[in-house]
Amino acid sequence: MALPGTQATAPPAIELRGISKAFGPVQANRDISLVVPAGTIHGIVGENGAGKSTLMSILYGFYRPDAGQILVGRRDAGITDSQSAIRAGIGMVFQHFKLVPNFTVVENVILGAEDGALLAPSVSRARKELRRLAAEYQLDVNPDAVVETLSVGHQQRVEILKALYRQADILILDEPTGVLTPAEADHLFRILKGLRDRGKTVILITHKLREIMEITDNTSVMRRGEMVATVPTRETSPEQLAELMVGRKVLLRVDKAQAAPGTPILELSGLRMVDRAGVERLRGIDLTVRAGEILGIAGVSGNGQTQLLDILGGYPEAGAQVTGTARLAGRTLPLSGTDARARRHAGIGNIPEDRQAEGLVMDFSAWENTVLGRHRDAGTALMDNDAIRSRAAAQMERFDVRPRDPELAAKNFSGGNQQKIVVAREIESRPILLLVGQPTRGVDIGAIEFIHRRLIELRDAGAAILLVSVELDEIMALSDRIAVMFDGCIMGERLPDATSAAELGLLMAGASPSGIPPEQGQPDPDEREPAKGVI
Ligand SMILES: Nc1ncnc2c1ncn2[C@@H]1O[C@H](COP(=O)(O)OP(=O)(O)OP(=O)(O)O)[C@@H](O)[C@H]1O
Repeated sequence: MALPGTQATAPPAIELRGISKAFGPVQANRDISLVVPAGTIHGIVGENGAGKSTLMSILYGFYRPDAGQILVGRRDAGITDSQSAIRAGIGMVFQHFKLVPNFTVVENVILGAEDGALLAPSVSRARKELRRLAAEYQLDVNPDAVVETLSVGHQQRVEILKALYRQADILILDEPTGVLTPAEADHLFRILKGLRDRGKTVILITHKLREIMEITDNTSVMRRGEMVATVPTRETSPEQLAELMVGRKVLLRVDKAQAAPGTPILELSGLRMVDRAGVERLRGIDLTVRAGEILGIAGVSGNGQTQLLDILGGYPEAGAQVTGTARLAGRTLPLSGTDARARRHAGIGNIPEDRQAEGLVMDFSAWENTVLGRHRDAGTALMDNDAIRSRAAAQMERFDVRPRDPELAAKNFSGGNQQKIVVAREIESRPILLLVGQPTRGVDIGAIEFIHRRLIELRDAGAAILLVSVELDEIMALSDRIAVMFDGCIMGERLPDATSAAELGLLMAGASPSGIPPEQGQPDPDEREPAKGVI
């Protein structure tokens, strides 16, 4: 008997024929054809800017294609907007949820659904239906919980419930695990398999090839706006998919020489931070980063890493009390300061965790963003806009930013290319200490390889690098030493060659090296900030 999702005879749930879409000069989708068999999980991979989100937005009626046809269940679906896509049985879970935070789960589910007009009688009906769906698909969420009190993983379940409530047979998920803890991601995968086993069709966009291999039946690869291959997942490998995506072989591990650490560049001692609500977020951090080494901080997001980076970057949370001492290249670094510019002057580069909020001004052009934070620094030479433009063009060339258009606003680049703009600016400022937060979040495999190489080069040129990442693979691959952070404390330090993912995972979960949980205990996962990745 064929396994679920692999029946050659399964009728198509979706068929795209000759879809094309341009944004001005950018051909985001070119003559794309795709068949997704019903009852399968179909992965879509491709480099940043390959056109995945555009294609899915067309399928969901968000954009009208310039050419092409969408068939749902062999019939022209007549998709002209999201309402018609929903009527055709298509549901979409976006990266940024579209829920009303102060409404309850059931209110969110009813909102916009066709029977929403008769709110009073439909609430109890909807509640009942939600309970049924929750039981059938392991989507347990309290229908009467207010959405803003739910963890990110639960909010995502509400989005899935919303689609199922509207009788979606085809569910599109755009990078759904980027915001989840590892446990939440596992749960999501169980939900998706459950959906498939009951005949639903799932389309999953992800940059994580591990997820593709684990959960999909077939995988389609996009490159530069075109569909280059669709393969049964069991007949392919991460290496082959990476090569199809990028058009060349990609190193899935980082090649680096032994570090040659020099003098201490950053020395932190007894760093504590109490936020304005009185919660102690950092509980006495001691660490040293030397010239020519990468210290990786592993940990589930929300355990103080963001606060650590913000304090060192010179923008601690408003109202926070910071104590402890820090030295930068032997000189005292005031910890309570809020002057990011002074930090840059002192030689601290910063690739922030949230590139859109902190790394870029989204409405500014790429060239303006290449001097962000440094525009007042370098006297007249840098104030010459033509010089900045041509420097920016060269930098975009070196860092393979696509499209290579310095005039394009940051918001019109894909996520990975936005990240390359930030990485280029910070690395080329030649910092003595580089703070790096989640450098490859939402970034494709070719760009990950590229960013990792540039970080290693900067290390080899003598910079000290403090790397925070929730991606354990990334921490293991890049770090010369690994410190594990949990609940505002460093739980221990390890050498990458002398530890394992299992040991680090235990430390990340709060087990002390002796295996006994620390005195302060584990924070309630739902009270933490959303964890941002999968290890
Ligand atoms: N609204 C828009 N205006 C102008 N250009 C756009 C717009 N939306 C997308 N693009 C461009 O279209 C191309 C395809 O973008 P798309 O977001 O579909 O890629 P993607 O494969 O989903 O990328 P990522 O993996 O980074 O999310 C990119 O070059 C992008 O810059």
